[in-house]
Amino acid sequence: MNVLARTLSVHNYRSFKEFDVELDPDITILIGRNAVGKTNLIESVQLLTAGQSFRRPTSSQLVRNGEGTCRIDLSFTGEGRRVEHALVCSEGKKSFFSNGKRTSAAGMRGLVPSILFCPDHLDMIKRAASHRRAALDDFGIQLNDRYAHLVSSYARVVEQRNSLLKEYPVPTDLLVAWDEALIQTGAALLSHRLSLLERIRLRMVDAYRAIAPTEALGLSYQSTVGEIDKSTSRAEIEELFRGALSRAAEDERRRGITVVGPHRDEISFSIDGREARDFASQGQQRSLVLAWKIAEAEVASDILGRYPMLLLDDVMSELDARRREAITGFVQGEIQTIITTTNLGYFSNDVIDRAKVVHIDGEKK
Ligand SMILES: Nc1ncnc2c1ncn2[C@@H]1O[C@H](COP(=O)(O)OP(=O)(O)OP(=O)(O)O)[C@@H](O)[C@H]1O
Repeated sequence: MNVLARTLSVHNYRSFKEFDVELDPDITILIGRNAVGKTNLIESVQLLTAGQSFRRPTSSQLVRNGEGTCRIDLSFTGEGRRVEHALVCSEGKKSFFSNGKRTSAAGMRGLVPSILFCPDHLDMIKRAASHRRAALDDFGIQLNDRYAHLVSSYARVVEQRNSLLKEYPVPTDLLVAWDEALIQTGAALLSHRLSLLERIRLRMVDAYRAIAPTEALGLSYQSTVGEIDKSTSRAEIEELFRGALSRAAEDERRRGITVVGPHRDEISFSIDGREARDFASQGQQRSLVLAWKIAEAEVASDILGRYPMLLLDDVMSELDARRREAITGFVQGEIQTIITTTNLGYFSNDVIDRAKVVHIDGEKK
């Protein structure tokens, strides 16, 4: 049985003084005019499921203008228990709670992961590689504590190393010590990325075929450390990393930054063997992102044994009828979904009948 989110309440949070909603086990549609706060609500659910939000807000950005403290509560039931997650923002700090006990952002993860799909993601294929890396890492962080730990440790090592590379003269002895930290943490992160990406690839191929049956999807990881794939061992990755780092030494000193490692890698998509970043039409790019999101939901379910929540923020207006059907067809059944929209016209009667429709300006159906 799935664990389901049941009630969401916010107090002095972003645009809201007070707002409470009971979430449907199946589909909740939040409808309202522009700027009424729909995305704010999606963000609040993301904060209490993933421990972070796509907007990467500071504590004070979450507090309603003119107020001192905000609070968000999200309750869950399932597997014979009830769990309450909360976030309190006050005096510039975010404090997370699980069943009343103080915890960290990581304490929000692992219960019900959430997969967000918003208009910003639609051009993920064409944007800078950092967006594709973030898509993979943000997902990995929710599934595995070790992955989360590696992402933050690796970022710290790169930051530290970059500040040494900016010194003049570069303190070589210190840099050597950080080289080893970079290689060890980076190789471990690469192993995690490759195995997660392979799981996504396998699911994404099927999801893409369901949307575009005549096109063949490819997905690959291109690393700045060298040619690696899911079968490359950790020791081999470390060796390649060491070699790439030593070849890059001069370039790094000249530019004052770390130029090889997972923070510079590329995740690339192809359709019928052609690089999607250069050749895919806008419709094909959207199908790729849709297939990626569906694959994330499947992989989360493969790993955790239950489906995540799907948060669809204003994407229906961006997709054509065929792609809208692909996504609503996918959520049939076991995936608890929250959808925001300004217009119910994007939904079939079948979906509206199944869903709980909540008008953000107060009225509920
Ligand atoms: N800390 C805050 N205090 C007060 N208002 C805030 C705060 N943070 C955001 N807002 C307001 O919330 C509103 C935006 O809300 P949101 O992005 O959720 O709208 P939306 O309903 O998703 O709109 P759209 O349909 O246009 O995407 C803006 O008017 C913004 O000024």
